[in-house]
Amino acid sequence: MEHLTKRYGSLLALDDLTFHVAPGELFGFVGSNGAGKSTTMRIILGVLAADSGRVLLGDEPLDFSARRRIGYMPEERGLYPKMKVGAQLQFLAALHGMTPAAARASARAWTERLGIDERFDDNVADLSLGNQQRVQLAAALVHDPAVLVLDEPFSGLDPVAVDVMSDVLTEKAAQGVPTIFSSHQLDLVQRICHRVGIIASGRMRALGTVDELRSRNGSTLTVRGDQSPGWAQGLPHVSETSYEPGCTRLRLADGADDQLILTTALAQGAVHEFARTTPDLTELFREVVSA
Ligand SMILES: Nc1ncnc2c1ncn2[C@@H]1O[C@H](COP(=O)(O)OP(=O)(O)OP(=O)(O)O)[C@@H](O)[C@H]1O
Repeated sequence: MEHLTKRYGSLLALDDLTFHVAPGELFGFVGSNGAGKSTTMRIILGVLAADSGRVLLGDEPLDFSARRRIGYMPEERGLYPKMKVGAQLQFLAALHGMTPAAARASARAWTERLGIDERFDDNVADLSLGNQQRVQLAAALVHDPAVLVLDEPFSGLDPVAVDVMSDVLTEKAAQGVPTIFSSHQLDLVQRICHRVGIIASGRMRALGTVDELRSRNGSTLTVRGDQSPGWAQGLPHVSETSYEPGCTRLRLADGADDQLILTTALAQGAVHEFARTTPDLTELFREVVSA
């Protein structure tokens, strides 16, 4: 995706958005409600046109036939409620050019993999919402896509279904399929994604591996002990973020010397706990979005 811009009337929904997802990569796309994630995904699919910018697959602009090779899970789930699960999947596979036999085999294989094979002959509308979502994932996968684009695939799933979905996405990415999904479940994104993009008001505010993003704002050091207020003042690359009797929290930038901090703390009183943590994706998200 390069320099995507999209306006809805006077609203600038995407503002010069650029990012790449490599083969083999699981990319987590996160942002507040209305940030522009679904708009971006619809543009990738070609169901919505960008005002400017382009979507490339490898070095080639995505044309109609390349777009047929994308597996897509739309935010507004798009299944036929009165059609049977298996028939629906076979129909979608056939639409993508599979022979009837290959379509049937693929529909069977994916319903088994996703734990819904017993519902093969049931109407989609008779399944629970979580199981409908599994069918929706099967619909995105049934034609053996070269790229996966999934809009909030984890929303509304129970923990077992979350695990199944995570495993499938991890597996597809490992097979070389560039996989992008949006989610508000940041702990999950942090756990399974190789790279993450944080979008706010249509702009990409942070982009990188989870470790890169987590380390870019330094780390936090919690010191529990008998120090007086301001004890860490003047230590290089250290800023005090909070003090209360018995507990100080410090923000450490690159180059901060933890041993110097410890000896300084000990010179003031006992130290009962000395713990360094890097911000998790949720904290980082809050900082990036509120900046
Ligand atoms: N068809 C439309 N017409 C007008 N405005 C739209 C349309 N679709 C989206 N928008 C607006 O564009 C902005 C981006 O919406 P989008 O659905 O891409 O956000 P999102 O990041 O997917 O949000 P969410 O997490 O809530 O799904 C929002 O302000 C939304 O109201």
